Amino acid sequence: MTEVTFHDYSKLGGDEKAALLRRSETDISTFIEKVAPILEAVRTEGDRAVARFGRDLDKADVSEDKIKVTEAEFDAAFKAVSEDVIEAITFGIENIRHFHEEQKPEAMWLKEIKPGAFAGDRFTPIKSVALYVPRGKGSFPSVTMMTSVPAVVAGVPDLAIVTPPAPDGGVDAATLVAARLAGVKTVYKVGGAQAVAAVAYGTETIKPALKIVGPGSPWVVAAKRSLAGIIDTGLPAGPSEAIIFADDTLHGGLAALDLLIEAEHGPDSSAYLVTHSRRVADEALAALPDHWARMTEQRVQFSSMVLSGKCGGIILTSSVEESYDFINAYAPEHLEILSTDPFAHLGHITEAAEILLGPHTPVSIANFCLGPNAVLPTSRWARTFGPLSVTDFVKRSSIGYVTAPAYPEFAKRAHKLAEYEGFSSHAHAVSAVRDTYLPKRG
Ligand SMILES: NC(=O)c1ccc[n+]([C@@H]2O[C@H](COP(=O)([O-])OP(=O)(O)OC[C@H]3O[C@@H](n4cnc5c(N)ncnc54)[C@H](O)[C@@H]3O)[C@@H](O)[C@H]2O)c1
Ligand SMILES: N[C@H](CO)Cc1c[nH]c[nH+]1
Ligand SMILES: [Zn+2]
Repeated sequence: MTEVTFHDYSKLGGDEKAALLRRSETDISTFIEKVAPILEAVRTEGDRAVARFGRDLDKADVSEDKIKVTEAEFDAAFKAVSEDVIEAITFGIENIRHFHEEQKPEAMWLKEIKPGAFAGDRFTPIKSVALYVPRGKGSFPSVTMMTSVPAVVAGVPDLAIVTPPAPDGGVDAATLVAARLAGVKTVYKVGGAQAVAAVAYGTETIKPALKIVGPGSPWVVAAKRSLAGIIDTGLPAGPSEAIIFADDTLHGGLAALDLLIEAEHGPDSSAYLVTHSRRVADEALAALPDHWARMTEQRVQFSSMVLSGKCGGIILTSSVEESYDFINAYAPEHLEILSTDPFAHLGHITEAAEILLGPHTPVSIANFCLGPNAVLPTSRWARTFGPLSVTDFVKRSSIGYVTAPAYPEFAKRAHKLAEYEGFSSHAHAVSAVRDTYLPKRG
């Protein structure tokens, strides 16, 4: 019988309240230490280290000549996956593509800042990006869809997926199906810290990339943090987490059902039901055993560890305002607003990476196929980062264009500021010296 952690929020002291904001990844210093030799081995030994870590850490039958997925493996994946799953992947990709096409910025905009002087932005795809698709405590064709589709919409020319191999040396079949349907042709069988190192440094087989995106376990998070000076590591997406916020308008059993969604990812996940309704909290507690009875043994084990531990459970607040305050301080990756009037609450919550409204929008639907991206910042990073998007796959260049008639007005001011800052060359470049070189007007 699992003892679910229960907090009567208004009775907690400051330190206890602060402790509720912690995630398993808040302190990953031990992982940082442990990944260091893995990163160094990949840097110096390349494919040899990749294959060795595949054997040692993934218990996978990988050799140096089998790191890249072949066309035959892609073809076999389509035969191994059922029609229904392929249909669900196709449905998801279509919605995710529609959503992300809306996000795609105009290739360029220019505005006339002053008469005859123009400024704007131009967006071009990043030349190479690696997509991390986890595998271990689950397989993730959905993460393949969520990372591949925006990258393809953005037009990244050189895309590669890195994902841990299974003991048979192969890649999860649905991941390969999703990759091909989304338009990604290159998949490497490498996961964990060694995958991040492989795309940061490059190996004989694996091309180096400018950026890596995608969620992962603390091994992946630690490797990304360690190599952030060598490769762009994008938004920080670690172990999954959710807050289910409920007012007093729905049954607590529904809140319990959805609380278990992200709690079942692994013992390192975080999941809270936050409510000011004692009735909802009691109904949720009472419903959990029934919900657990319908789950697989491994998922019961993971979710009960989360809900009875330091990063999960039920938080009973004394008012709806206190619930809002806690949620904004926590800045969850996923937030569900369980209410018959979710829009009444929406304006009060500013710190959450994904906000799902009402009883028909459970996290599962958004995880797999609604359209918005389910690769999201964890561990309070929702305070500064948003979900993975098309803009993560492009970079922005500013464009400026001053015409001859507009030039004198700008040169005068630039000259003044250059003198003040003490930059003589900057000043000369906009002085009368320049005029002697400029094409004569008229
Ligand atoms: N934030 C998001 O958007 C999002 C989305 C999906 C999943 N997730 C999270 O991603 C994570 C996926 O984790 P996972 O474990 O299933 O897959 P993973 O691919 O992230 O990690 C597995 C890899 O970790 C490495 N590893 C395992 N034990 C190790 C050890 N002792 N030493 C060194 N390396 C070791 C291995 O290389 C293995 O391939 C979960 O925490 C899940 O909650 C997050
Ligand atoms: N919950 C994950 C994002 O935090 C996404 C996912 C994929 N599969 C299951 N869940
Ligand atoms: Zn999930």
